[in-house]
Amino acid sequence: MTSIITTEQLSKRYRRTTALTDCTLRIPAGRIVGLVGPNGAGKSTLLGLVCGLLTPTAGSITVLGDRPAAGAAQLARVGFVAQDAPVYSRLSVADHLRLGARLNPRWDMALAQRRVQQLGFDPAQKAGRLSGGQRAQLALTVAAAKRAELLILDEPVASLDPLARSAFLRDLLDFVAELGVSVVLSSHLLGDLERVCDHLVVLAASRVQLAGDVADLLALHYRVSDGDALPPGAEVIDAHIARSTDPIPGTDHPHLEELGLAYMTRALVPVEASR
Ligand SMILES: Nc1ncnc2c1ncn2[C@@H]1O[C@H](COP(=O)(O)OP(=O)(O)OP(=O)(O)O)[C@@H](O)[C@H]1O
Repeated sequence: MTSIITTEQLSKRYRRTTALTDCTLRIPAGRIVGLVGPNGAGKSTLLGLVCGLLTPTAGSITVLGDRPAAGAAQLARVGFVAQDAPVYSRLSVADHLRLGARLNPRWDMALAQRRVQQLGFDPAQKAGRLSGGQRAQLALTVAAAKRAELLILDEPVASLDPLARSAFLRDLLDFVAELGVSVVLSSHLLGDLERVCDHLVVLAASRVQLAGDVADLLALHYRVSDGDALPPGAEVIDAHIARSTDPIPGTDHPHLEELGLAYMTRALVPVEASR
């Protein structure tokens, strides 16, 4: 299976802070990947390494079969939207599209204009006058029209209200299907991404705690309580969730949000304290 992102023992230190430790991942192509973890877990650091904005302290990383940001061709294949949906506040919506066309060799003006129209934007409107949700949509439009093969979105919905969040994620799903692009999007809250992601990476305390296709991960985990008899080889993740390749009779599978939370809790709180 083709991987879009492969990391091997990837680590990143900033002076005295270890932001990412021994991160080994294989992310298959064609997925919408939810990268989830609490504040300071290392999400932005990992995304910065994927985009080539940061260099590793140790280990290796390959993105779309090459070194991140290896050259102009590689840069054109990856679209990145940093936290807080950066747009140029003094430029109009139309200016953003013109700028996109000048900077990106594979720019799809028809797609950009169609999305601007669907969103009901006035092309002459200055980006600084758009709402937070509209700015996020504009940044997403610019990233999508770049016709990248991989879209990296760092906390794209963090500053949006629930309605804008829902609209943003619905639009994302629409054009991911249309463009056949792979997406990695980060959030503190798995609940934000649960509806859209089909691959999950949980980061906490600078380490990958859990990674895999959502369907596989859910099938491997069970909601348990104190009295449940666990099969040999089952692993207790927290007071309510166990991992087992054999079924655990009388139990059901957790929701994705519960699962992510169990792994984050295990990483951050000693097992005894979580019981
Ligand atoms: N430029 C930097 N210099 C020093 N330390 C940094 C730098 N950037 C990040 N860090 C530290 O690295 C760790 C991981 O930060 P990172 O921003 O990657 O986490 P995050 O999961 O994206 O957090 P958040 O959800 O709060 O944005 C944190 O302890 C942070 O303080």
